[in-house]
Parts: sequence; structure tokens; C-alpha cells
Amino acid sequence: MSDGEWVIGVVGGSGLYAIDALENAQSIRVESPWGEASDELVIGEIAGKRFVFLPRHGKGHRISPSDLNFRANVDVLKRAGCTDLISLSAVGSLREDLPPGKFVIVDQFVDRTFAREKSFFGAGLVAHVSMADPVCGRLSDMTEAAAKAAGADVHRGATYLAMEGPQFSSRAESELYRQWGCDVIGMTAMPEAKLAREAELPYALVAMVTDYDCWRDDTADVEVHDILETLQVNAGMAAQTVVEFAKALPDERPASPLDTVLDHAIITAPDATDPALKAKLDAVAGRVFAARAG
Ligand SMILES: CSC[C@H]1O[C@H](OP(=O)(O)O)[C@H](O)[C@@H]1O
Ligand SMILES: Nc1ncnc2[nH]cnc12
Repeated sequence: MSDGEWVIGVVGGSGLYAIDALENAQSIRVESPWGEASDELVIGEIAGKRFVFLPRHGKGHRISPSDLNFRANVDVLKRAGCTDLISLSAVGSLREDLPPGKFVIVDQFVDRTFAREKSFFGAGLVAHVSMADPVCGRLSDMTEAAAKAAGADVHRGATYLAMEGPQFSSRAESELYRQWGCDVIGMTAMPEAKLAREAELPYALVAMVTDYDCWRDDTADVEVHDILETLQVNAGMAAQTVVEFAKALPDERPASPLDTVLDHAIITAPDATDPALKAKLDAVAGRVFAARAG
């Protein structure tokens, strides 16, 4: 893939249901063969760059983590022309030195979710992408710089434990995840990051710490009310992070190795391929099919 234009998809998590800085904003509903996405996409510009916003839980926070259609969400962002995805998420902290208010640029995941569709591929078209380095370093560098420019207290590098939810963790689980070396906990970055990788969309995660989960003796156990209170304080900084990101974005987007991960991931022979699944994969893997045909 050659150099080109940036189109930045932003997935807004809890407390982030709109981006006011989007200029010439238009809401569009994008159909997906993977079902209903969480909401309409809002397409617009910030500092002359193209952005596409999707509220992960839908406007009004209608959709629970286990009910999110992650495949449709990533598929519609790909269909809308996104080249890269930035995820903004609320997380609990599993570490003393990551207090509420901190912005954390996540670089690893432990996926403990179990009730979600985790791949675009499957019977009739099998693919195995690498998740060794699950986030894009270039995008993470830029989001780190942007969060700092927005005035956030930023920590770079953390392991995110993705839990199923929607209930918060028991104290024993919280302690276990700490012993595993996990740093923050949330319910949504998986399978989002896996699906972004399959869709050849470089992905970065800005996690905003809202609470200490339930492992810390002298802190009250996490409650939604406290999360939303902390998010209200942070929402401005999160929105400003997107603006700073846009301002610093170079005009040209250099190609990324993550743009072509499917070149070496699809294992099913052409004559064993299920045409119906192949058709559903038109946005996610259309580039590879076209290259193979041509
Ligand atoms: C609102 S409390 C728990 C909720 O917040 C996080 O969502 P998101 O990652 O979309 O910001 C967490 O993962 C839970 O879904
Ligand atoms: N403690 C926590 N556990 C899971 N998801 C969260 N999102 C914000 N805080 C969380």
C-alpha cells in the first residue's frame, strides 16, 4: 500500500458520546454484513484532517460490553474509509502508581472475554494474524504526544486485562490480575483490537483511569457513579487529545506494515473458500482478494 491520506477512526468509550471539535460533521448510517453497528458514524474534519467518530456503546450508552457488535463496528469504520483507529476507553487501575485521572497508552492485552465473536474469519475462510504487538507503535507515539499536549498526565506502556463483564470483578479476580502483571482493566478493548488487526487497521488505545477497581484496602470499591464522575473531569482532556492529535498529523500518511497483515495470514486455498464468507469480507479483506485476482 502506498502513502496516502489519513482517515482517523475514533471509538469513544464510556462518557465520550460525541466530539464537539468535528467540523462539517455529517451523521451517516453505514450498513454492514456483520449486523448493526453501535450507532451512526459522525464524519467530519479537525485541523483539516478527516475523522470518523463512533460512540462504542451508542448515544445514551445503550449497549452493554458483551452485547457490542464489535465486528460491525470495525467493519463500518473500514467501509467509511478509515486508515487507522484510536480507541478511547475508561479503565480501572490495578496499580498504585496509576491513579484515577491518569491517561495510559496501552501496549499489551490479556483477553479474558468469552462471550463475543472475535474474528471476521472462520469456516470456509481461515486467517491467523499476529497479535504479538497488538497496537500500532506509530499511532501510540502520536496519541501519547497528543495527550501530553492536551495537558494529561500520561503513562506509556501498560497491559490491559479485558474482562467479560458487565459486572465488575470480584476482589479475588482483581488480585489475580495484579499478580499476572496486568496494569489496567476494562471490558471493551477485546476483541476490538483483534478485529482492527484483522481489518488491517493500525490501532492505539488511550485508556483513562477512572478507579482502583476493588483491590485497594483504603479506597471504596468501583461503582459506575464514581467512574462517570472521574470521566466528566477527563472528558475535556480526552476531546482535546483528539484535537492535538489532528493538529500534529503530517499531511501524508506513510504506509504501515499493519496495512497489509492479511497478505500472510489467510491460509484457506482459493478453491476451498466459502463464497458467502468471502462476500461478507469485502471491506475487511477486499484489498487482498483484489490483489490475488489481479
Ligand atoms: C461505565 S463503567 C464500565 C464500562 O466502562 C468501560 O467502557 P469503555 O471501554 O467503552 O470506556 C468499561 O470497559 C466498561 O464497558
Ligand atoms: N474497574 C473496572 N473494571 C472494568 N471496567 C472498568 N471500566 C472502568 N473501570 C473499570
